[in-house]
Amino acid sequence: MRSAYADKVHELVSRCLQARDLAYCPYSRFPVGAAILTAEGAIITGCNVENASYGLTVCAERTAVQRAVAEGHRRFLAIAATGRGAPAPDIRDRFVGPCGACRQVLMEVRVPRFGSDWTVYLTKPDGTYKETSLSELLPLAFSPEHLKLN
Ligand SMILES: O=c1ccn([C@H]2C[C@H](O)[C@@H](CO)O2)c(=O)[nH]1
Repeated sequence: MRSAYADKVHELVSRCLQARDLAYCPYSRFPVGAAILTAEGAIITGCNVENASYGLTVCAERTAVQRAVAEGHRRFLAIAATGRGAPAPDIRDRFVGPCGACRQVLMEVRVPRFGSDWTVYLTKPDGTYKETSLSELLPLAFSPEHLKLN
């Protein structure tokens, strides 16, 4: 746990659990909540928002990222995310991780020279969490740096 905001982790985790209760998921009935901690100490939340045209569904993590950027935030430290919990104990210890698309979107708004990596708190419905990082979840990632010209 990073000491710089250790006192904020509990709040971050509980805010992602609260955000999950706002999910609009009539098709999957799989609510997901996310909460982002900015460098300034703000917490921005998101939930999954589904659509009758299924592919238009937006995940909780991406909802939170879009919202944070739209509200003027640019420096991010950590994200906590929670789902309903995986049904079987052998599925990732019941921790639900961000989908691949969300991992790529998190990569986009990673801040080089400022933390440089996201801390990710995979959160169970009971509030217990496991700390990981975006670099662990998305190794050898494609990133904006690859588009830079020499
Ligand atoms: O990382 C993820 C994975 C899935 N979902 C949502 C999308 C859909 O509404 C539901 C089932 O896939 O869960 C998220 O919000 N985040």
